[in-house]
Amino acid sequence: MTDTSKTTNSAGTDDGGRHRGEEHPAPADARASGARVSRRGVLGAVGAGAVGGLVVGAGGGIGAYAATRPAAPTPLTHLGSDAVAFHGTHQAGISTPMQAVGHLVAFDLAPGAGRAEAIALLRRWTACAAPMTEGRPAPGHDTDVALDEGPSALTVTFGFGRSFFDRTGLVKQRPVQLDPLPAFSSDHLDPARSDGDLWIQVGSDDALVAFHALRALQKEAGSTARVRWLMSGFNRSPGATAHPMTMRNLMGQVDGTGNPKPSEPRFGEEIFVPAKPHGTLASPAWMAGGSYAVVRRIRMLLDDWESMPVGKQEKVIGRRKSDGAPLTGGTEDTAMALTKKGPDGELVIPADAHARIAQPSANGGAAMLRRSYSYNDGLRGDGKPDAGLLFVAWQADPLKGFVPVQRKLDRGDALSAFIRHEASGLFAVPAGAAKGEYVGQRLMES
Ligand SMILES: C=CC1=C(C)c2cc3[nH]c(cc4nc(cc5[nH]c(cc1n2)c(C)c5CCC(=O)O)C(CCC(=O)O)=C4C)c(C)c3C=C
Ligand SMILES: [Fe+2]
Repeated sequence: MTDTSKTTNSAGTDDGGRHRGEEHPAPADARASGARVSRRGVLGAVGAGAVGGLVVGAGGGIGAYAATRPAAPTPLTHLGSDAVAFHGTHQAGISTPMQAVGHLVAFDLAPGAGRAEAIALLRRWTACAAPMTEGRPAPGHDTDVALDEGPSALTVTFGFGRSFFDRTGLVKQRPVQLDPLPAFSSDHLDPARSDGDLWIQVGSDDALVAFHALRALQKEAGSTARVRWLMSGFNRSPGATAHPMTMRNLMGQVDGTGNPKPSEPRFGEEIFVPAKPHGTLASPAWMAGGSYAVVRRIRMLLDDWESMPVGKQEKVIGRRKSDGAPLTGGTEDTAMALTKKGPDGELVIPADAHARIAQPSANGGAAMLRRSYSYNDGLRGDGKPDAGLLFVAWQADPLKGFVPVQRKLDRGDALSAFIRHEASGLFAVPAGAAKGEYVGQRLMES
């Protein structure tokens, strides 16, 4: 199967639709000539100032900033200029490279709001999100929070929860894939922070851009929908490492190594619903090109984890902490030697190691794209960190992706002793909207 991610919401890029400033740096005069779009329309000049300001100094805040720094570092990125196309075959924010900031927000339709109100809301949300992803203001009364900034890889991804279909009289169009997830023995779920009629994922490499978008979308909900829950997370900023590297989570592990890659032939069919779904449990036609997002708020028991020696931590996962390589040797990309035994006769990668249990070959080929954010919500009443992973897994069918893997992990994953699943959501994320369409139009007008 062809790699659809390349030709979807991208404009011919091979990076999940993202135009990365750092990979194709524009010459200084191109930046200064305003080649990039910004809310002010002068990002080119600002961007050149921001880059040049560190090097040659500039007026105002940039100069003041430069003056406090002993040496002018070479800028590794100009992340403000990264833009991810909103319109396309698939919604942005699925195969898009991880961004530094993420907000996950679920809404419930207000009492009395039905299909007509939902259509109007989806139209407003589409009209609001699309310009912001180009670095332009939200229509209407923009808050100016991101006035000086470029798109900063902003993506806005919309999904429907199971209850949406009841509320809008669309039960016949509801995918069986949205049936409630099975209860797992390790669940400690808070219903108030789970599920929801509608779901939005906002991602950006800049915190102000992400907040600005979140706020604009929330205001567009007006009296039609109310926020049910909101979770905010983060990841490493682009350019923070000398070269692109897999993310680390708050346990310090390299996390994302085993993810399917957009360049792999099966990526498209594993992550996105096929154009012609077949079989009795196939997704409905309106979901073609869409994907299912499983969202789990997973708290990490960091005090317990951090009190363990690194050697023991590594056995819990089955990979080295330093570089993510399997305990059986090699580099991060080396396959795990699952039958290899050590001098003590024990498996080098223990039978209950997380990466062993979760891998597709141990789960009938179950694959998912994990695209999570870390979160830190301060301290709990017991003084322990309220921090962990906003786990987001994308797949063409959660019954063939998340569910079998979580069932298996639930039965004997060494990591389970160090994590708590505290909230859960499952959302049908429709295909991308073409220009002139609103997100979810094929469902709403089916
Ligand atoms: C049901 C799916 C999964 C949940 C829930 C989950 C939670 C979770 N995972 C880590 C850390 C790591 N996971 C790693 C690999 C990995 N995890 C899953 C699935 C779930 N993880 C899969 C499918 C895989 C890939 C397995 C493979 O193909 O090899 C790893 C190893 C590096 C990597 O491949 O990403 C780490 C580390 C945490 C901390 C966590 C909950 C907080
Ligand atoms: Fe995992």
